[in-house]
Amino acid sequence: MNTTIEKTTVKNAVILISDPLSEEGLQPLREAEGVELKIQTGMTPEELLHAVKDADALLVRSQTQVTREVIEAAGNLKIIGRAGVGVDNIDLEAATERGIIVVNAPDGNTNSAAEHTIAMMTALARNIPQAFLSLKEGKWDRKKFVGVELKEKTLGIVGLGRIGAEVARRAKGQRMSVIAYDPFLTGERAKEMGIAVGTLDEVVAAADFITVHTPLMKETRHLINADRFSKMKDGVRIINCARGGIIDEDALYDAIESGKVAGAALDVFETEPFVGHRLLDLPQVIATPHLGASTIEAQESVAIDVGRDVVRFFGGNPVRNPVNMPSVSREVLAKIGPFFDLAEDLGAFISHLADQPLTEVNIRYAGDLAEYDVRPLTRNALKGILKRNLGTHVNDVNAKFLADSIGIGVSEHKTTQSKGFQHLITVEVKAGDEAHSVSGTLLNGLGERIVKVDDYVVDVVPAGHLLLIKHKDQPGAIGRVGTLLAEENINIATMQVGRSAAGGDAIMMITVDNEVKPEEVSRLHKIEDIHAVRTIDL
Ligand SMILES: NC(=O)c1ccc[n+]([C@@H]2O[C@H](COP(=O)([O-])OP(=O)(O)OC[C@H]3O[C@@H](n4cnc5c(N)ncnc54)[C@H](O)[C@@H]3O)[C@@H](O)[C@H]2O)c1
Ligand SMILES: O=C(O)CC[C@@H](O)C(=O)O
Repeated sequence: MNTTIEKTTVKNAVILISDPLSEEGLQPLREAEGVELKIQTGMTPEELLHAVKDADALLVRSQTQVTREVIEAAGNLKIIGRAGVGVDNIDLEAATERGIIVVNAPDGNTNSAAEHTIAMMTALARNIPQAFLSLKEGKWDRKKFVGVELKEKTLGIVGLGRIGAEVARRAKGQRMSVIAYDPFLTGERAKEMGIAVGTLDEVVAAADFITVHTPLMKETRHLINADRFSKMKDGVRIINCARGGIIDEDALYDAIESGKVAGAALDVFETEPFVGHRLLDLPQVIATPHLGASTIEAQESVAIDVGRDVVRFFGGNPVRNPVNMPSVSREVLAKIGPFFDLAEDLGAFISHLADQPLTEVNIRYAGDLAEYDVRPLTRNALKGILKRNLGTHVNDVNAKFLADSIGIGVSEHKTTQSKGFQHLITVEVKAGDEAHSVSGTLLNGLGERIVKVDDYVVDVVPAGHLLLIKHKDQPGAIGRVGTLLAEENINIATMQVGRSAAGGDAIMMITVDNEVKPEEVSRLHKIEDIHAVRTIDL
């Protein structure tokens, strides 16, 4: 496996690894400069609370429970890496609130989990573990372990994502017919895969074998419960290599005891480690201790994937597999990446224009940008807007959460009509009875320019110390402002005047060499015909 990536400079990041990760997978982290790896596996919750205190990154598999308490104890934590798919062991809400990005490795273990599912289904159909145990006990019992074939049986798949789809492919190779339920599956995709689809009740009623492959969330907890078991065929067999909790274990126990369910193959459990549970006493149950992703290949792959994302993150580069912020493809990132700073600068700029608390933010994307998923740009614009009032802890992970929590409605609009610009971003805000807008573009795809502020057409670089002065559009105002700035020893670097489309008023956008103090702003206010003065420091 190729583990080569560009060397990245990470500034003294402490990376705590609290579950066993593949040594090869840690290579990207070992190769990165400025990283201190702390490998402390098998910690008690109390030990973890202590160990995480100075960690900048925390890397886990499924064992470590990254609770709100852990997140709150980790004052420096910036990124949590999950070497695997399921993030149900991480309090995503707490991480998002604190602006901690969570990344996972969504496809590194797909194949292993699918192979394990097929292995478990086959072992279940043919009683392989039970027969082996009996043989080890010195018995040669062939009658007791007569099984069933997979061929021509119906496999019901609940959750046709990465692993579900791989399982479907393999099951078809076993000449099973496959029926799936997934609320997010399009009919087109199912058709492409040659899979029948149905409602959950239809799928459980049609299947001889049922395998679940959804994430564990509140919507999927006990998705397979007593009511669902009652709708299944007699003698159905159940496989769970996804997450404990998707199947109600008590209901499964009763369904096996009653003879409704002929057997179950379980890799995952409501509480892990799963030892001494009554389900394990049932001869119809076979089980493995959460081994779905436990192959050399999968472990190498997931550790490399999260390791690389952590290196990318500390190198200031976009991560590939974010869980708690929008994830866009590399191709889209290449298109929208150059606009990240512009979006944030437009947000920061407009945050200076409103006096009252913001109630609404609308971000409009025009021209080429309208073709792409621009959610990361919206986050950046929000970050720019919120930073001024909420401080530096605002980042693109928590910007949307913070906006929601203080009651700011956020919307995103796209149009390919861009009024002569190849691409244009407009940030509009509403604050009480005030409404403001600012539009910006990248000239030749390079330099940032603000091209419109409210109703005024301008051409300003959004950087440094800016003075925005609204005044009556008549001779004298510009001269008076220039004179006052000279008296205050404030050097003007650039000056732009824009007229309101409606006429009557104009705007001066002045870039100055140093910050303009409040007393200087009040002097500017007093000048005749000046309506408004804003200082904007970007
Ligand atoms: N046993 C293991 O070691 C192991 C290894 C890898 C993954 N997993 C688990 O397997 C599961 C699937 O992983 P994946 O990589 O295929 O994820 P995925 O995100 O690719 O697929 C999950 C699918 O579930 C569907 N889904 C969501 N809610 C649903 C619902 N209410 N009903 C039906 N379908 C629903 C989604 O639309 C999606 O298609 C996860 O729970 C993951 O944690 C376990
Ligand atoms: O860490 C593991 O081995 C399990 C991972 C697996 O459950 C997952 O969700 O990716």
